Amino acid sequence: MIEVQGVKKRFSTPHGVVDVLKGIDLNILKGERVAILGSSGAGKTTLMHILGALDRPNEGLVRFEGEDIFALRGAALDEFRNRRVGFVFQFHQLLPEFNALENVMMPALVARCPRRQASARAQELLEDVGLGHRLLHKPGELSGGEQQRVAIARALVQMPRLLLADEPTGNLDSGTTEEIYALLERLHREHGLTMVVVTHSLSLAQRMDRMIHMEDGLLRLS
Ligand SMILES: Nc1ncnc2c1ncn2[C@@H]1O[C@H](COP(=O)(O)OP(=O)(O)OP(=O)(O)O)[C@@H](O)[C@H]1O
Repeated sequence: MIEVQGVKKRFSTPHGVVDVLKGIDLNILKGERVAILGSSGAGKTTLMHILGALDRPNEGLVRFEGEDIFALRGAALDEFRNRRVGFVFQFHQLLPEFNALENVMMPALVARCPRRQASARAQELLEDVGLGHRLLHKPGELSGGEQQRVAIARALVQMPRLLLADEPTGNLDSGTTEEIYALLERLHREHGLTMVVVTHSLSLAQRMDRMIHMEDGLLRLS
């Protein structure tokens, strides 16, 4: 489903050039769940951004279902990000002034989905993640685990085929972390989603189909 070949990424800073990804090769199969482990600064978030076309590599190729995603431009690239990939981040990046339902609807509204249809789909997803009783709550009125479930519902509203989760439980306690992983596992089973999850937890990573270790901008496959 995803082929990454020779991906390199460097950032120029006032203190010099930083080589963050030094030649990444990776194939991810449709429906596979891949965990990425690695120490802080190894380049995990940078790789996730490139997989979701939020950032471009300096060299190399990323194909999604055979299509070179960095050959896409303008509206086609926006559509790729909006429809084909769902993102969940550690700090859920919900919009604080909007309620749970509105936050989940947002990607659909951006894609010009009719409001009633977006709302129905958002409500269904919120019910599915166990938040049917919190539709009108704003993020500040929800617990950390509830906010993360809203973020997961939002990531799925456009029915993407790939879910990218960057430390989705990094700031949650162990009971809530367990709930979120159980939810991700169920969504994988029910929707056949392909998932790439960055985690610091070996025990969580072991629940995925495959673990990849990242070290200093390179992958160590295991
Ligand atoms: N926009 C940027 N400009 C300059 N350097 C950057 C930029 N983004 C990331 N870096 C550097 O790239 C390296 C890798 O960052 P990245 O966030 O990908 O690591 P990570 O493995 O996700 O780390 P963590 O587990 O701490 O989140 C870091 O040393 C970071 O300082």
